[in-house]
Amino acid sequence: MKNISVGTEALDDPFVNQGTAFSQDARIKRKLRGLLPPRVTTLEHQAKRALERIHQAEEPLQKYEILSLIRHRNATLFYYLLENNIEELMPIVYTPTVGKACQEFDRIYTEPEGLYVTIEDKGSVQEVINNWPHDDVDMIVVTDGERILGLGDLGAGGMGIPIGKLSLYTACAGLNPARSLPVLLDVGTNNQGLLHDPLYLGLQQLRVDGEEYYAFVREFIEAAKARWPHVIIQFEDFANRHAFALLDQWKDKTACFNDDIQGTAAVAVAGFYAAARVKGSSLSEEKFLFLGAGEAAGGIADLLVEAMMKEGLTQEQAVDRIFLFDSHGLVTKDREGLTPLKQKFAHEQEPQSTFLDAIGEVKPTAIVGCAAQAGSFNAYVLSAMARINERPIIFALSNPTSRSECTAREAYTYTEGKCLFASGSPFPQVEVNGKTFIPRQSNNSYVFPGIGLGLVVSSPRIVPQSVFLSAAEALSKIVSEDDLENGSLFPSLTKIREVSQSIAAAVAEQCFTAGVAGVPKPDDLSKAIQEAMYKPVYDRI
Ligand SMILES: O=C([O-])CC(=O)C(=O)O
Ligand SMILES: [Mg+2]
Repeated sequence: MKNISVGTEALDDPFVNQGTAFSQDARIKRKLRGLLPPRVTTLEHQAKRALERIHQAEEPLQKYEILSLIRHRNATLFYYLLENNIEELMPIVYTPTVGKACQEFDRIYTEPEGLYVTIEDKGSVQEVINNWPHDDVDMIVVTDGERILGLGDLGAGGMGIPIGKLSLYTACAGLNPARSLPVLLDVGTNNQGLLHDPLYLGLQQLRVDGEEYYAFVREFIEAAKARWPHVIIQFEDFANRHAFALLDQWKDKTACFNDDIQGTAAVAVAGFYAAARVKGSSLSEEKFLFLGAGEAAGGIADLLVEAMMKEGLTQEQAVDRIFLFDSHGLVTKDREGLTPLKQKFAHEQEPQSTFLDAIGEVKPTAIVGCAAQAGSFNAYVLSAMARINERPIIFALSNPTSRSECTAREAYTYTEGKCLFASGSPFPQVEVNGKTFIPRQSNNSYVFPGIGLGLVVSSPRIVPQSVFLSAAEALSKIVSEDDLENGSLFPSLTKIREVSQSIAAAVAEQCFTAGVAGVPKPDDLSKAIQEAMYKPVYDRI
């Protein structure tokens, strides 16, 4: 028999621990007699008790803390809970509550999770990587905490985001949690509050930038790959300038993607496909005005161009259907010093300094909020959209809920129930003029888990851009006529494992077709994907 952990070692390992569900036999073999309450329970029983405690907690952040503790003690129970109660628990483990958890990180921190690599480790990052106790890692989610959701620079508190994302990789797509690694790169923080907070747990210095920053990230990526050559690296919540630059530097060198740019794009484009289905139109007939010109807007705009070209437009025609509005107003050709992204989507247009005037000038069929400015889709904006469109498309994508451009209720109310709406964070259903609408999230959580699974199964050298359009198509196909009838542009989260499998198949297929896969193609890809999925059940010894 292989060596098994015993006593507190077994209880302290979240991938071994079964708590009160350890059988009598296991309690004997693992020398646990006397260390647990007498009754032998089951996973279902433990989940019931845990849910009761979660329901008793009044604040979402308390629920988050209970769930974190469970993840830390008993991974099987945590993933069982999350998988079987995804609609209820996703807003706790993920946006919006995870945003609060990152803001309160220094107050609520108790248990070590993930890996902290700091600028002080420069020159010896490999040693830090080698300290990670698990031999194999398939997927890393890494942030430097500079742009956490729409909340800005939260420094080391940003660790909550890779932890939350990886929890969803497992719950939604079955990535093996023992082979997932959340990483926080601490290069300092420019958040004055944190710099002066005596309780702050990160490096209390200004952020390192420029050459030194990029060299540090390079050292990290090279060290991670030296230990785990096939690891997939997902960049998350970096500031704009770094997000685009890092993706550019690495996308042709290693298997990586940026979820805020590419995942957000895939999910939003899936939502636009669904909206076009309702209207009986195609993407090429829509005209998109973005509020914001950062990672989300840039990623979505680029993917829209690809999608429209697939429908038959030229690149120029596609670009002509997309407009950006940034902090200086409508992005027009005559503006100076535009970034490459803004240059691409700048048009010959009268400059407009308010978003409302930009709507008058551009006459969009869709507005897409990605600037983290709560309330920017106000009653005037929404009713203007309803005046010029029979079915205006309104996507309020900023996170968490406190940064959303409008609420679902506002969107349906001020467009008199006409809009096709989606949001980045969840909103409850809304009744307007006697009709009930079930808004769903245009959140990258619909796609990144499936993309991750497809990549793990095909183990590619690099991630081809084509996987993101495939993911969008796969997701939009799962939206049913009933969903659309209820105003939902996305499927129910209860279908997320099916969604993830289908996205994973599309993504892996692209990697095999593009010739970048690192393993032979399985005869039955769907079966291989299903078999690769982690399931939260207890091992019996
Ligand atoms: O985490 C989320 O909910 C979506 C996301 O990536 C972001 O807003 O940065
Ligand atoms: Mg993000």
